[in-house]
Amino acid sequence: MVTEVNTGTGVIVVAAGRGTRMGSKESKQYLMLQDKPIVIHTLEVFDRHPLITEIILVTGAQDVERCLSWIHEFGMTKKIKVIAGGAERQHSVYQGLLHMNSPWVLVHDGVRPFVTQQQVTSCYEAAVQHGAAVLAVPVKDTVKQVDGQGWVTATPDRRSLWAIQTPQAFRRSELIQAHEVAEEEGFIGTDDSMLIERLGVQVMVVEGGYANIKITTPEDLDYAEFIRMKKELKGEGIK
Ligand SMILES: Nc1ccn([C@@H]2O[C@H](COP(=O)(O)OP(=O)(O)OP(=O)(O)O)[C@@H](O)[C@H]2O)c(=O)n1
Ligand SMILES: C[C@](O)(CO)[C@H](O)COP(=O)(O)O
Repeated sequence: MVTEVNTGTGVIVVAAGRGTRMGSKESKQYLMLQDKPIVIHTLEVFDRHPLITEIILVTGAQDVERCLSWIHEFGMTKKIKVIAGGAERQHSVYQGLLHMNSPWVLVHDGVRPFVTQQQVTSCYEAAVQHGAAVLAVPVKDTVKQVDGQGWVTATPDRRSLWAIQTPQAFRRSELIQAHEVAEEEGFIGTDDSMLIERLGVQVMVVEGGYANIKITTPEDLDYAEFIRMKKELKGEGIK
């Protein structure tokens, strides 16, 4: 339940990566899934979401124009700002923050097109209630810690392990501070929660879904097609 008066919620969709692990000529966020580039499917979730009042898409500088033209072509209803990102994901998020006005901000990977409207709502509501929230799923495998020579050094209790997803939701002012402290200290994190945690802010985990995959390597593309087909069969379209 939302306990704080809200005057707007923005989302930063980061899509300025090179997709090294995908290894495709085209950056993975622009590969076609069904009839649209992956990043357009992702944007549509937020474009249709009633809580989202501000959308900032962060792309490579060379991709701003084609993204604007897709946004027009696919008939997005909200005004979406498209800006250029930075060398690391973290830098791209920070660029987005500099263009954001809303007091609450969600950060989402452009290559997670299967996030649902309900997951976005749950993450946002948990952030407003608890201060910061991330979507995640319980880890299904047994996870081992392994040293540089390949020896197992520990087996953490799986019950405390969650695989972190996006969106992640924060107070904008706090996230800006977290990014600026990280930058000053030369710290690069793989998600925004890590930066917020370093400020001592507690982050609530909200159960996401196993289908909210990040399209990272080629086999994820096959799985993405499969998820899309299953959703279509269930009459859910891509969402
Ligand atoms: N400098 C960067 C790096 C990443 N991202 C975005 O962050 C999201 C998650 O990152 P990841 O899957 O690691 O994407 P890439 O960095 O593109 O992939 P890789 O690490 O394989 O190069 C992606 O939507 C990606 O476009 C970004 O906006 N700016
Ligand atoms: C933010 C993220 O998607 C959460 O799982 C992830 O940390 C991105 O990290 P990657 O190392 O760029 O895949």
